[in-house]
Amino acid sequence: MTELLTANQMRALESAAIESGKVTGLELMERAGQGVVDALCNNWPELAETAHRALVLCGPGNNGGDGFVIARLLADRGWQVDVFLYGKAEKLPPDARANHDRWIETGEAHQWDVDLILSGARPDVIVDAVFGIGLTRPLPGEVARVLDHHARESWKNWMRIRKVAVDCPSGLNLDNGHVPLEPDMEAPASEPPPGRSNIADLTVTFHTPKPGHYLELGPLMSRHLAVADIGLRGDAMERGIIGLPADPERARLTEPKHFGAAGLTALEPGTWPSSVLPKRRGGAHKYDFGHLIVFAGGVGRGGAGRMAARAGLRAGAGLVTLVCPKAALMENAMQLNAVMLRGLDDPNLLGEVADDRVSGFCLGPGLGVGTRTRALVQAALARKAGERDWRRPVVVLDADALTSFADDPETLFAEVHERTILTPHEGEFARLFPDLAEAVRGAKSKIDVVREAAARAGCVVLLKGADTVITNPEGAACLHAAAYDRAAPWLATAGAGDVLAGMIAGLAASPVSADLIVAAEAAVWLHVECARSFGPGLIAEDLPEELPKVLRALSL
Ligand SMILES: NC(=O)C1=CN([C@@H]2O[C@H](COP(=O)(O)OP(=O)(O)OC[C@H]3O[C@@H](n4cnc5c(N)ncnc54)[C@H](OP(=O)(O)O)[C@@H]3O)[C@@H](O)[C@H]2O)[C@@H](O)CC1
Ligand SMILES: [K+]
Repeated sequence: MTELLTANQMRALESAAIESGKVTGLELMERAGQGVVDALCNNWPELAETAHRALVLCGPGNNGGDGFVIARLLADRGWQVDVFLYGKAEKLPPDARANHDRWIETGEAHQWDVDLILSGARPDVIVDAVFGIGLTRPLPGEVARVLDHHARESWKNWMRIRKVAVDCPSGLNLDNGHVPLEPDMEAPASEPPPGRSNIADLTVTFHTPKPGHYLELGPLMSRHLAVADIGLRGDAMERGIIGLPADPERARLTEPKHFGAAGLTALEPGTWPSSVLPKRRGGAHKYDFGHLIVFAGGVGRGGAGRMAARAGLRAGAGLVTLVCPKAALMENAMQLNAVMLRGLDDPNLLGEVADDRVSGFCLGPGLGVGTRTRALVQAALARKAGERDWRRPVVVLDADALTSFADDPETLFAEVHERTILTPHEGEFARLFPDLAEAVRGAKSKIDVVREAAARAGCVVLLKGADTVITNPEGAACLHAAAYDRAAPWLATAGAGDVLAGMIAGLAASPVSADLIVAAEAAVWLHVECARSFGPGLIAEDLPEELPKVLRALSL
């Protein structure tokens, strides 16, 4: 697990380190520049071997300061380096100014001029050091024109020019993954608006990744992400972030890797996610792992519920029962074996199919939108802890279970309890939280918005997508990104969300399951891992079948 720091949190960390006297701003800038050059050489060893030509584009703040360090270090390696500054040298902040002055002792820093830059000598590497965490408004047009990936076409062999972004591709907001645009700047859908086409080949950030590297446009624009250690890591960073409830002030990235004092390490078997998955020990009983009830739709609409049920069973629930309208019993009986089956027409009679040992409910996939679904949701939410159990059954609400409350989300929020998980996709989220969905489209961070949603609903909210955000009412937030080396494009397939709901419910229904947010996090990670393990050609039914292989690889 890795903590993600916002721009303010990063600045606070930097200031604290400088104030403590352990390091100066200049030293941090030197390490940052060195980190970029090291990452560049690691990523493209052929560039490390001989001298090449670099175009270093510096901005008016400390990101530009990093650029001057990089220019100097490359020149020291024998490279030819052309430097352009967007802004005035005398207005640079002190550390950036110092590195500018050091650079012009031996080189030149030209004033920004689009035509001059694009008609200059062809670079092998473009260094984008224009804006980093200090971006406060949309990218100026004259910067966008140079950074747009089409700008490279002005040189021969432009496909072989590599662009390295310092901290982020300039224009990307690292708190939220958006690229702010001028209000009148929306371009036709066929051509990306300025700033959004500043696509890097490699992005090197410092100390720890930022939310914007993983949210929204971040992965698309950053392409490959490297994290340079600039010596800010201390013991505090490593405390309490593996498998424990997240810090309400910060978000964490859900991944089985860890940025700690020793740098990036892969977690060993026995640590996350194995550490948060229910253990199967000899002598255990199926009820030790919970009894999950998944509700399915009527005749001809049972597929989504069946997939969720199978996913719940594979994920670890000891027993899973599919409950469907009686008319659909025959259809489901023909398709199910390990999953048990019961018929229920009247939601008020839930007690007839669910005894005290039921530890989880999953409602939504294929259930249909309407009063019956509402009644089923309300009946499941009303269940109390059984006599033998100390906590009430977990309730996972997905798809139609959420949309059934689109006209009246407050009724749903009044009835959910702390053992409820809402798992909307963006459309369903917008139906329950229209104002918050609007805020995500604006400038707010998806993490903050989903935090607000969890506080409003009073339960865990998981907004799914390539960037999935999971929050609880206490403010804990986790971000899981199917991006970079964990991209899983095959997951964009019908029914994948139904399977995810089942996996979450299957893990959370275990009487010994971890904190809900932790169980949800593990389920989302496993879901993507199954897709990656299966690969192209994946359909939703394949996901639960891939789980044993993925779990085996975790040495469970
Ligand atoms: N923190 C750390 O630990 C470390 C940080 N380091 C490095 O510092 C970087 C952060 O530096 P930073 O704070 O100076 O911000 P930066 O991104 O250079 O931009 C600020 C300048 O841009 C301007 N400006 C903004 N938007 C604009 C726009 N659209 N159009 C025009 N102007 C715009 C803004 O002007 P203003 O908004 O004030 O008018 C201000 O002048 C960070 O990303 C990393 O690379 C490393 O050295 C090591 C340790
Ligand atoms: K940059």
